[in-house]
Amino acid sequence: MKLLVTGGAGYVGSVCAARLLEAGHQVVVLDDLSTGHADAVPEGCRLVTGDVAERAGEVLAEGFDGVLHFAAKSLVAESMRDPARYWHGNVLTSVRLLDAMREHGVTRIVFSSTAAVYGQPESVPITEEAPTRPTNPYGATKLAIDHAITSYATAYGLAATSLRYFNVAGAHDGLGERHTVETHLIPIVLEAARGLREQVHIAGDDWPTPDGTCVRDYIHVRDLAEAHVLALEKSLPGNHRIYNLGNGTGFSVRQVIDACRDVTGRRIPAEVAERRLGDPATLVASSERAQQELGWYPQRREIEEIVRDAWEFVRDDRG
Ligand SMILES: NC(=O)c1ccc[n+]([C@@H]2O[C@H](COP(=O)([O-])OP(=O)(O)OC[C@H]3O[C@@H](n4cnc5c(N)ncnc54)[C@H](O)[C@@H]3O)[C@@H](O)[C@H]2O)c1
Ligand SMILES: O=c1ccn([C@@H]2O[C@H](COP(=O)(O)OP(=O)(O)O[C@H]3O[C@H](CO)[C@H](O)[C@H](O)[C@H]3O)[C@@H](O)[C@H]2O)c(=O)[nH]1
Repeated sequence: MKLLVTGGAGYVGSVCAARLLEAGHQVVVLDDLSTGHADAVPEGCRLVTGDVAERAGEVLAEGFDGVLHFAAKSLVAESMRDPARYWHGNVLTSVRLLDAMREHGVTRIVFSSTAAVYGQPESVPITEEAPTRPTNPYGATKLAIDHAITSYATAYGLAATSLRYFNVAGAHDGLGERHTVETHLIPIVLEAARGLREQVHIAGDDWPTPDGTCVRDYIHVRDLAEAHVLALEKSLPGNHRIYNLGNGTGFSVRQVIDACRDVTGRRIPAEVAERRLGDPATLVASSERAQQELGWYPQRREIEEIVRDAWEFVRDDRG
């Protein structure tokens, strides 16, 4: 297939673009490089530098079989301070993309949704039937896009899939996480391991969890890429399918820090700090639907393996 990958210069998009090439697809990346890096675009992909909202129509006019839509603003705290940036950058941009797809007869889409659409869960593991009550504008904009995709799929025959990622981590084949503003736990802990931060701040140790620190479901970015290939191949016209993607196993903040100490052999100072506003205590995915319908099984489930790959990526000072 000839595929457009929006956000393919970013963390998840670049790893997925590489996997799509490997699967024999032809890939064009559209990215404005706002948080991505031109050198992350895998060799063999053509990079078009620009905003999806402005350039998607002109690019799709070339003729494409499908779109994988990763491009987004995705900082929770920033979305609380500046929601307009998220309603414009995520929702309006995505609606423009959907319209451009309609105009140019592109019928397949795989969209990067998020666990943030669920907000505080009533129970874990979280299934796709769980109530969607996002607690921040980032999650709300992703949910709005999911709704837009459902109605476009039903009315205009799109073959659509939303993949709701839990905590993406790890690296693959020289592609990994290198955000200028880093909020994610594993890269932050590895910065401390490299001496780039004095210590890790543990966001609260009085949560209702076994060791008092928050529990999350870390999913290896390469396993995530595999799900995109399957979703693309198995999508059906007129259908919008939604899948949660996680390991199904939770690790606490302390367990992650310990894994980083084991893998790096470094001391990594950590101190308990305030809780982070809006954090749920525990987020763990049920990925049963993805397993049954896509035949997707995460292969890299050990936290040590996920951390080892992330460490290998940042150790060479690429971060
Ligand atoms: N990383 C995670 O843990 C996680 C979890 C859940 C969902 N997601 C979603 O996955 C997707 C990818 O996340 P990531 O961590 O790789 O982020 P990222 O910031 O590394 O990648 C996003 C890419 O999109 C580009 N971009 C942003 N807005 C654009 C626009 N309007 N036009 C063109 N390019 C634009 C950026 O330059 C960047 O290269 C996002 O949609 C995010 O919301 C990520
Ligand atoms: O310096 C830090 C950074 C994080 N944490 C903790 O580590 C856990 C993981 O935090 P991340 O920021 O890595 O990830 P989140 O679980 O907050 O975020 C993820 O889940 C969100 C939904 O809640 C969104 O989907 C978001 O895109 C996705 O990365 C949280 O308990 C957080 O409080 C710390 O203790 N110290």
